[in-house]
Amino acid sequence: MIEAHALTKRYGDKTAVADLSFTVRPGAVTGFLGPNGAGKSTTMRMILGLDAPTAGHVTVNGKHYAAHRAPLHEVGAMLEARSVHTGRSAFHHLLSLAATTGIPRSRVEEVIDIVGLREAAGRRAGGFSLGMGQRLGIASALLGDPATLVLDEPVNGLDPEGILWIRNLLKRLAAEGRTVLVSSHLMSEMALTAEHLVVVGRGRLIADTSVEEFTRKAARNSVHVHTGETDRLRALLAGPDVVVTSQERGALEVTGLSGERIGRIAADNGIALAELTPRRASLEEAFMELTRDAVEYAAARPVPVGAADRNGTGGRAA
Ligand SMILES: Nc1ncnc2c1ncn2[C@@H]1O[C@H](COP(=O)(O)OP(=O)(O)OP(=O)(O)O)[C@@H](O)[C@H]1O
Repeated sequence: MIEAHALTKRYGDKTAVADLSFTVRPGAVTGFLGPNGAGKSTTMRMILGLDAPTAGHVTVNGKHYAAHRAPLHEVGAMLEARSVHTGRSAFHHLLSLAATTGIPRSRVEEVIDIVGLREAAGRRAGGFSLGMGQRLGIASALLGDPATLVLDEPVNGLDPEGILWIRNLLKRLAAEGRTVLVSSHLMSEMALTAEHLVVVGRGRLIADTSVEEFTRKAARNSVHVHTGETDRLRALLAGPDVVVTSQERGALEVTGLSGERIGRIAADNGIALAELTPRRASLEEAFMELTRDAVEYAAARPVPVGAADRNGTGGRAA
């Protein structure tokens, strides 16, 4: 269990994490989500005692990371900057890590099999691809057979097979009763991997909820309607929670009413419909909407790509 209490981190006058409180429970994968610069890595470093909070505190299984007698057995971690610049083989890299903490060679063999690096174990780890490096990072995190795992963007650089593999591995580790905190900026990936979500933006908590709840609340659904009588239908659909917009001639985008209800209203009033299509906002769209104000480096306005704005006219002819 990871418990953050009013965690705050400031670098000079930059607040990276602000008054952040959340609990990560065992037995489920918890996705730690937020746009770039939201404070995810900073929070993870504080969980692992690599950065000291300016205020507040965070515990792992009731104690600060550094207060654990054998931290590697308590918490396994993989942070984003994890390149292994080593001429050693993956096997010897893991063996030397194990040796410093009294972990037996048999456990090294075990983790190599868990992460599927058996064939590459004898190769120089410094020459690994990003995906293999991720597997090696996860192997290191698992060495101490820890009850808690903290992984920063573990799917970065993985191919679809690798992504599926890590998704299943994380679920299995959680099903074994471990606490698993995984950061990502990809909502769609977390929706498939995590059961619980902690969402941050500009260092602040935006949501601490189950994936199911987040999906239900955040995904706004609309219905696309095609008809020759848009004006009449629009008037008939009007209601306090109904929003009707029109982007193209003969088409309406309706939120607040089901397709079935719209079809019934149209039929009752003799309006022929050429199309009635329910549209579900993707989780990615919902997540972006939720964190829109929290994106650190959002473009203020669209900038034409490749169209050099030499005369200050925003790319348009003067
Ligand atoms: N050592 C530091 N000194 C100054 N500012 C920092 C430092 N570390 C992080 N920051 C700032 O704190 C904010 C949060 O950064 P952090 O890396 O924790 O975000 P993140 O959510 O992990 O982002 P990303 O997804 O891009 O890794 C950013 O504005 C970042 O520039």
